[in-house]
Amino acid sequence: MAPVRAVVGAAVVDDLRAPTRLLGARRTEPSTLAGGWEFPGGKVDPGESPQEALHRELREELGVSVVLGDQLTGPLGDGRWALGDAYAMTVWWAVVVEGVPEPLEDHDMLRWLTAADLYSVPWLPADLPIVDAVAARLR
Ligand SMILES: Nc1nc2c([nH]c(=O)n2[C@H]2C[C@H](O)[C@@H](COP(=O)(O)OP(=O)(O)OP(=O)(O)O)O2)c(=O)[nH]1
Repeated sequence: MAPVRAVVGAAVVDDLRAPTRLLGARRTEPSTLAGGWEFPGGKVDPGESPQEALHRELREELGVSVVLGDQLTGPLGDGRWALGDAYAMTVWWAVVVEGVPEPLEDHDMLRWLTAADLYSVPWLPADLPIVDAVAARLR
C-alpha cells in the first residue's frame, strides 16, 4: 500500500479566541469531489514544513495571509484526521490578517458559516468529523 500522503487544512475563523464563523470552500476538481465543501489547504510539497505548505496554499487558493492558531486535533497520530486511505490531514485554526478571501484557485465559492448554518453545505464526507470539532467551538 502506498504511504499516506500529508495534507494540511485551515479552519479559518473570524476570531481565534471566540470564533463565530468558519470559512468553507467549495471544490471545483476533480469531478468526483467537485461541489463538495472543504477546509482550504492541500498537499505538503517535498521540502516544505506543514505550516509553510498551509500558508502557501491559502495564499494561492484564497489570496490571503493568515496567522495560525492551535492545531485542531484529530484522532490519528500527531493529531491528524483521516481522509480516506490515501491522505491524512493536519488542521490548524487560522485567522486572516491580510487580504479578503476569494475563490482564486480550486474553489468556485466561499462562505462564512455560522453555527446555525455550518451543516447547510455538503461537506466532503471525510470532513464531517472535523466540522463536528469546529461546531463544538463555535459560539
Ligand atoms: N484541501 C483539502 N483536501 C481535502 C479535504 N477533505 C478531503 O477529503 N480532501 C481530499 C481531497 C484531495 O483528494 C486531498 C487533498 O488534495 P488537494 O487536491 O486539496 O491538494 P492540492 O491542492 O495540493 O492539489 P494538487 O496540487 O495535487 O492538485 O484530500 C479538505 O478539507 N481540504
